Amino acid sequence: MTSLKRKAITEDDEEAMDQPKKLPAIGRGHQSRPLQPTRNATNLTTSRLNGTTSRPLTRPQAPNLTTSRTTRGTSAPPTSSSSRSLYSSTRQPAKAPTTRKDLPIRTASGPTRCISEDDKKIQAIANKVDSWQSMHGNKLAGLEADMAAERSKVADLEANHNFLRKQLEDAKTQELLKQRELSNVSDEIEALKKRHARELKDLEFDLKREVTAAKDELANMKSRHARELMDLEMDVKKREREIQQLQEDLRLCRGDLERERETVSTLKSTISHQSNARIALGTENHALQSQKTALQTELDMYLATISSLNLKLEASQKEIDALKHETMEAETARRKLHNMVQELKGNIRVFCRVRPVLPSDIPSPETPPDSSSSGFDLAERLKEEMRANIAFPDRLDHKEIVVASSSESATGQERKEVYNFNFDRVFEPESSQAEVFEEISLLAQSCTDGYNVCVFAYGQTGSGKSFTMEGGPTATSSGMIPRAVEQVFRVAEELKRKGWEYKMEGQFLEIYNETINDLLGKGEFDKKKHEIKHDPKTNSTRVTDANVVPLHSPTQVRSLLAVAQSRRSVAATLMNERSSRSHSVFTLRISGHNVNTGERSEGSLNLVDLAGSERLNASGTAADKDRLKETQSINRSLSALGDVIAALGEKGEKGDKHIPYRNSKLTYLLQNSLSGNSKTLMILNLSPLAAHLNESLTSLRFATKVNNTTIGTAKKQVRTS
Ligand SMILES: Nc1ncnc2c1ncn2[C@@H]1O[C@H](COP(=O)(O)OP(=O)(O)OP(=O)(O)O)[C@@H](O)[C@H]1O
Repeated sequence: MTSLKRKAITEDDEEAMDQPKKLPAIGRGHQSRPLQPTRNATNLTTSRLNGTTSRPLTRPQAPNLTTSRTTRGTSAPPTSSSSRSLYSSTRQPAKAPTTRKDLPIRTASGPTRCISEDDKKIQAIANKVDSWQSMHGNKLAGLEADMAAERSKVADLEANHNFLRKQLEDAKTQELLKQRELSNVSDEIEALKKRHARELKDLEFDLKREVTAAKDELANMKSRHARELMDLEMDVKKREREIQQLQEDLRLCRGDLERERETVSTLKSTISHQSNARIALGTENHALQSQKTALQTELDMYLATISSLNLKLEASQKEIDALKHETMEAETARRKLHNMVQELKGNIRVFCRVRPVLPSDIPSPETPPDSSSSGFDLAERLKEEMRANIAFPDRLDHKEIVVASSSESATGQERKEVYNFNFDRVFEPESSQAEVFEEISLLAQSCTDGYNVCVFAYGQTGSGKSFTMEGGPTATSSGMIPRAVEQVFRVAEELKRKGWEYKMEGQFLEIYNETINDLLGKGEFDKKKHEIKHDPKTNSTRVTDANVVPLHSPTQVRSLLAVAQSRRSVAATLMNERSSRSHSVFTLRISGHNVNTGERSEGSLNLVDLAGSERLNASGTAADKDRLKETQSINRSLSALGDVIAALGEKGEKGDKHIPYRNSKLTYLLQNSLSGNSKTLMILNLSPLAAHLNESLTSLRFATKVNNTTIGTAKKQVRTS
């Protein structure tokens, strides 16, 4: 039986190894099984006792029990419970009195001997039972020992089962890993499949494209061949036509040949005539030959004259070259003398320019003109009426201007006052831009010699400052700035022959309400905060964040001026006629280097269009807060300019005077161009109108003050490297 069980376990184990998932069932089976062997053992025992395998234990058969005693050695001991049941089942026939009824000896009417025999039999049976019981007690002990052995086996099996479970878990983990690997591999296979599908698609696409290209090429070749065929056909047709043409030509040539033959015969007759004529010509030729000899003699005479003239020309050319050289030297000397004269004159000069009365100055008449006078006469009459009493008595040197004013005295009498002013040059209303520039051209060009030059236009609003400085769009009306720039470029070009090379840069700034705006900035309206920086070593001035544009041609300067002008007009629309309320400063910096002598020069030309100089009450703007601020700022900066000029004049006398450049942005910006080392020109612009006479007088007085100031001697910024 043990071997059977073992075999069952071994089979189960093997099954468990093959099918790990079924193992828990084995465990459960184990717990329930311990009872089975007992029953089996009992059954086996019983079956062995009975000699059959199907008979149940509940049917006791006493005779078989005796037999079983002889075969007991091979039976497994029953468990205590089963042995009890077996015991009770085997004892049943002995105990049950009902069974005794069935016996024949139990007849109620039987003799007493019979009873004692029965008792004996019963006693014998009881003895048998006792002996059977003692025999089964041994069996029970054997069975218990078997049970203990079975339990230890069960424990072994459990340990085995645990070990197997662990193995199962490991196997599961392995399986999971394998599954994961499997899924990775299947992913890879999937990706590979996809890639292959893509590659296949690409290949198909390429193939299709190549097929299409090949088809296209085939179609192209076909069409090309068709074209070539057509061309060939046309060529053949053309050749045929040409052959026809040639045949026609041949036919015509034959006709021509016929005609030529006729001509030849005609010519032959002509030749005979010509030979006669040739003889006559030979005679004529002879006469001409003698004529030619005479002409040759004449030609030789002329050639001799020409060579002597050439010699004279060469001598003249040399003379011209020498004269040119002399002229150049004279020009250099003249420039030097000019600068010396300028230096001797002092470096502040004042010009005065009166603008003409403009049609826009004349108010439209309230009453229509009477028919007797023409429109032109009326305009002229009105102009005369409006014109202030300004005279220019110095017809020779043009240095004087006389202004007469008439006012009513307290007594009602007319009081006439005449004011005389003298300046370096006075320009009448008819003076052209060219005339004004002629006077300042040398000053402007001296910046190429390394001077700092500053030209101001001063005057009330509408007096012609912008017209003088910037001018109009035409060549005749262009102002001082474009003319000065052109002049500087021209001079720089001329000085190239002397080994000078110049680099020029331009900057255009506006000062409005003591704020600097870059008119060449990038945006439409400059919002940057600019600062003025001076370099005392080089006497140069720099404005932070202001655009300094390299200048290459006067045309470029003109377009820059246009840009600046448009930016000023943007500002003007934003700020209510701001252009006349701000100072504009155009600066041309020029640095030169003489490649022959190694000399270097640094000069600058500042052309300043000042803000309108009218006084606060005269402009009638006191009520407007912004305009009041503007006017105060303008007045402050203009009086700061006057103070600086006055201080420079005093410095000339005392030597150590403080110059208040920092009192305004304008004077601080122009510090290096106003100091004693530079050349300054103020152009005083005047309105010709009687209505502006008082403003004009104020301007004339200011300009006289400036004119009377003598400031040091201008100095060149030249160094030798
Ligand atoms: N010499 C002149 N010949 C002809 N027209 C002139 C002359 N001077 C000025 N004008 C004209 O007079 C008008 C006013 O001149 P301009 O604008 O130059 O004055 P301004 O003093 O610069 O004024 P603002 O301070 O407002 O800029 C302009 O129409 C200008 O063309």
